[in-house]
Amino acid sequence: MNRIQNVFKNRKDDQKLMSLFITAGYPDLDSTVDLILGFEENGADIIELGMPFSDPLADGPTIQQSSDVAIQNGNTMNKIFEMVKEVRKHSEIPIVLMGYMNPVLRYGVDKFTQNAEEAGVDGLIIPDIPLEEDGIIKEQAEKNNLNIVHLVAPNTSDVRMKQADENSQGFVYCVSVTGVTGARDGEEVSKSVSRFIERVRSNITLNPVMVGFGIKSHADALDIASNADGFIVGSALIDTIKKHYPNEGWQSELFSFVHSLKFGN
Ligand SMILES: O=P(O)(O)OC[C@@H](O)[C@@H](O)c1c[nH]c2ccccc12
Repeated sequence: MNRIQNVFKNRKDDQKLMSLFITAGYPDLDSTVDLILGFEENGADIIELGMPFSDPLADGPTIQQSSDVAIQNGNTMNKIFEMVKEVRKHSEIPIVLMGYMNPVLRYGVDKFTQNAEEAGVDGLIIPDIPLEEDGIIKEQAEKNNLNIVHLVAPNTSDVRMKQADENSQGFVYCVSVTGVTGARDGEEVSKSVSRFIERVRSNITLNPVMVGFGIKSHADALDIASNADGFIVGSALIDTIKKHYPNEGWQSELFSFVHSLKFGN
């Protein structure tokens, strides 16, 4: 059992797990490790660490821009592995690398999966691998104890939801709305999402279910994830960093936002 499975096993029924997305190397290379540790201290249960890429087709403007900044900062795959190693000196929080297949292919699938496991990565989310093609990395991921998390969205058919469940380990990522990442009006998301999650629950029975896209407050999280095992937040964190960085105290502003996302205050 790896760290992701462990965290779901230890979840209490009334508790929603919180997974936080941050782009590695944003807003600067030196902050990423501190941000991950501070997120954990303030209630994060899982970290999604974004591998910046020049052509992030599923991402909205906020995360795209953070990706551009991280690339300008000189971030590389090897630096990301170093960051994870550094986190592992202090923490056992599950870390899922999130990114696109192209940089992984360029790095080499064997080398990537080996180095990821060696650094202390627990899973992978690669939104541009279709279910049918996850063979491109599945075997190597398994060999290196990396969970593969597939995504489902409101336009995913029942049959494909079942396939995504069978092909995933750790959890299944439910994209609450069709479209790109980004903070949206909470009410807009929640209207359509409860029926979607009902359908998810009847098709996805092997894995826990995490829901993301458009969550920017504790109230949004409770509402959108009411029938899920937990929720995922990305853009709202990046927006908070953008607002305060590099002013003095930008990290504590961010951490108190993280605390409020989880606990409501
Ligand atoms: O940003 P949001 O709306 O809070 O949603 C999380 C999302 O950004 C994060 O999980 C993510 C970043 N890049 C992605 C690409 C595809 C799916 C999901 C993601």
